[in-house]
Amino acid sequence: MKAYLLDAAVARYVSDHTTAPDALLAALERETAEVAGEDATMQISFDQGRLLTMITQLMAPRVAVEVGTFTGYSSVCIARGLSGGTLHCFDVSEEWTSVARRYWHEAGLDDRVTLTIGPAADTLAAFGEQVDLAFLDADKHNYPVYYELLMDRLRPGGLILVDNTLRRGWVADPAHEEPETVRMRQFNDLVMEDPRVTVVTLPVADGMMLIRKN
Ligand SMILES: C[S@@+](CC[C@H](N)C(=O)[O-])C[C@H]1O[C@@H](n2cnc3c(N)ncnc32)[C@H](O)[C@@H]1O
Repeated sequence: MKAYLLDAAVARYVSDHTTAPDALLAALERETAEVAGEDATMQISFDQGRLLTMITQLMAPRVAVEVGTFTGYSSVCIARGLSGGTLHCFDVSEEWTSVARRYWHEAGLDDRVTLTIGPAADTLAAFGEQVDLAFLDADKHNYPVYYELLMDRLRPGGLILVDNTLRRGWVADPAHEEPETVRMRQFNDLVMEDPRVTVVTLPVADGMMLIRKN
């Protein structure tokens, strides 16, 4: 389990007390490790997946959006939590999302998921529907752009979930000045200063920010 912010014993305990992935998600995790090598770390962790399903069940969105689909783990978790709505996925990679498409099909989710290929700044800008729930997990330097595009489309009471906001905890350590960490710190501060939202930062996996539009 990806638990950068917990010591090993606590991470094991959390893992042991979170419902394990089913066979389909376990197979997707294995296949991603085989085809993506080091890039497989881009996949969300299974506890985060369980959380995404649960939040989706609680929110019951009509329109959910995912920016950054990769091989499909998070999209399967979100789509499985839907009760009648649609998940709209955005990614630039035909290659990675071809794996996702296969798993959507195997999971019986074809009728609940759409995929648009292209830079998300463009495809999101062209997206005309009001959004109830969004999961943001793509190129981090564009998070401020995606955030504004999503806020324009989010209904009051809607939720944006943002992954990797703690960057292994480095955002909290001023000694970490690498550009990616500085940019994430700036993004986190930008959200915190936005009077339109209420924010919770969870130390799950690599850090996930829950942003509710007031
Ligand atoms: C961290 S991975 C997403 C992991 C995925 N949520 C999961 O659980 O498996 C990031 C994804 O963002 C996509 N991406 C990168 N730049 C993008 C852009 N400009 N527009 C849309 N997607 C982009 C990549 O192709 C990659 O699949």
